[in-house]
Amino acid sequence: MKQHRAMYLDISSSLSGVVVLLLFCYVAKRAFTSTQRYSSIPKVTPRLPIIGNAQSLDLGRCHMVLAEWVKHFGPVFRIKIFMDEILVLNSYESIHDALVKKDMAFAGRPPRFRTSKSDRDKHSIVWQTYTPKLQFLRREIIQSLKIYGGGRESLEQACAPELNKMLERLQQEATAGTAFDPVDIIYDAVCNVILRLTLNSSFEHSDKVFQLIRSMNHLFNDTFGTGKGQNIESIPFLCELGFTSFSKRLDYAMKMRDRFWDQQKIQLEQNGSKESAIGKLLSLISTDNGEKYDITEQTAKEVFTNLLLAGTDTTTTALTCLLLVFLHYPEVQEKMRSEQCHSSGKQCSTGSEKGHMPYTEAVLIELLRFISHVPLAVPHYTTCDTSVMDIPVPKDMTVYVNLWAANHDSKHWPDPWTFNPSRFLDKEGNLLPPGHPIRRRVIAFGAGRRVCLGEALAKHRLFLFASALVKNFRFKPSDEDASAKCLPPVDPRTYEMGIVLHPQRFKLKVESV
Ligand code: HEM
Repeated sequence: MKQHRAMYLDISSSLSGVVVLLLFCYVAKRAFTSTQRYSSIPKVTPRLPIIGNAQSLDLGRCHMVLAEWVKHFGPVFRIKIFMDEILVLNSYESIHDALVKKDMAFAGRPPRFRTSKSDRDKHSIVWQTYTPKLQFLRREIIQSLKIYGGGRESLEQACAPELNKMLERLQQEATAGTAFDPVDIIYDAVCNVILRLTLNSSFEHSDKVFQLIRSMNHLFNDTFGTGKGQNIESIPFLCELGFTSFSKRLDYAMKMRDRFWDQQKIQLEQNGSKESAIGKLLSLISTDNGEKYDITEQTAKEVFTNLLLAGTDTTTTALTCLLLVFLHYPEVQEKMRSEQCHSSGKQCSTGSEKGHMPYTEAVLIELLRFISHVPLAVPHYTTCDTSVMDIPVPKDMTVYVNLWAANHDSKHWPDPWTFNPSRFLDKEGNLLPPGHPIRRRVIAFGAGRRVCLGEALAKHRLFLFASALVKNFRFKPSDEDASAKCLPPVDPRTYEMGIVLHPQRFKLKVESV
């Protein structure tokens, strides 16, 4: 018996020895291959064993830490987070070289735990890598949102009732005369525009549906955003084992989205609406193209989620930041108002008047540069062996595109942390033409094959909303903030990260003009 036990112990200790040896060989081989594959790309040091640079990256402000590292490692470098080697592009030149000149090579999306779990990477636009299906979906959505060409009028029609509802609610606040938080008022109006474009439906602002959408938005921010939610990409097995509450939140976010989708689908079927972007997508399911590109209800649901979240949070945050800018720089809102009223009186401005409002346009361009509220874009992935700024880059490498660093690079932007619309005006006060190097260097929407699909829509809607706000109201700090001189900061370095970067909530007062 004793002999058996000894033999058993002997075998098991030899086996553990072999396992440890194999593990060591695997890690050593990976480290060696990785050193070879990525050796030409400068790396951020020091790196700790196993976790690499993870300990120095505060994920809530990752874009800022990466921008700081440019001083030591140059604009193109690689970082390691656990097993992942990630290429980081931090300058306009490197981003343009990769996303525009080598567009196909940098058009992929990395495989991710969070998006593969629910097949989001097979059906959505945002998370799918560069496939024929993705290209088809992008074309279809751009076409049916009519964002290019003759799309201005249809967007103005979709915005008009929502602008009126928003102005009514602001008027109530003006009459009440008390300080209030403007985010929900803006959110509901912006969200309704997206619901009109995607589902051909809209809701009263008092409808409980907005609470559901906001909570869903909040959960997706928390779980799919590029902020702290990223942790899980480095240690997905913990989530898989259900050790973290993150796993539960992820499941809950998806369930909430499914519940919302089921309600909207019934509505869509009842309206029989093929006018809307998502109605059109659903009608493709049983067509040749639908079969060729595997368009299913899941596809429609994912694309709807993309448009709803990408199209609401981004613009709401931009408009909220604009109000904060107005509180900090009252002269900006006065100048904008005088230009707006001079051009089209009290009526809502239209896109055709844009050309006569250089100052308003300059404010909105500066806003997008200054806040850079999608600071790391969406991670890209190399689809073949390629290079950036003559540095060889291997296939299948995750790429972070640091738009934040490029938009605040002091080499191109004097006083990058000062809000200064005059950067985009010539001496006579005319807007610099779109091809001018200064305007081209603002990259708030990414570039190339994966450029924001809603860029044109977003810019035009921002103009319509900003014009309506400033024409009808004057925005002022709350009495408490004014007397204590403690306005929430406008500096985007103080903002918090989710799907987009957003300022702390704040209150303000409005008066009719
Ligand atoms: C101020 C407003 C907005 C900003 C700053 C913004 C910015 C961005 C950025 C930086 C990306 C990532 C690009 C990349 O991966 O390189 C993106 C992607 C995307 N955006 Fe926007 N966006 C805005 C509004 C919108 C709107 C209104 C919509 C839709 C109605 C939209 C839909 C999308 C979609 C679908 C993608 C994914 C594209 C793809 O992966 O191929 N965005 N956006």
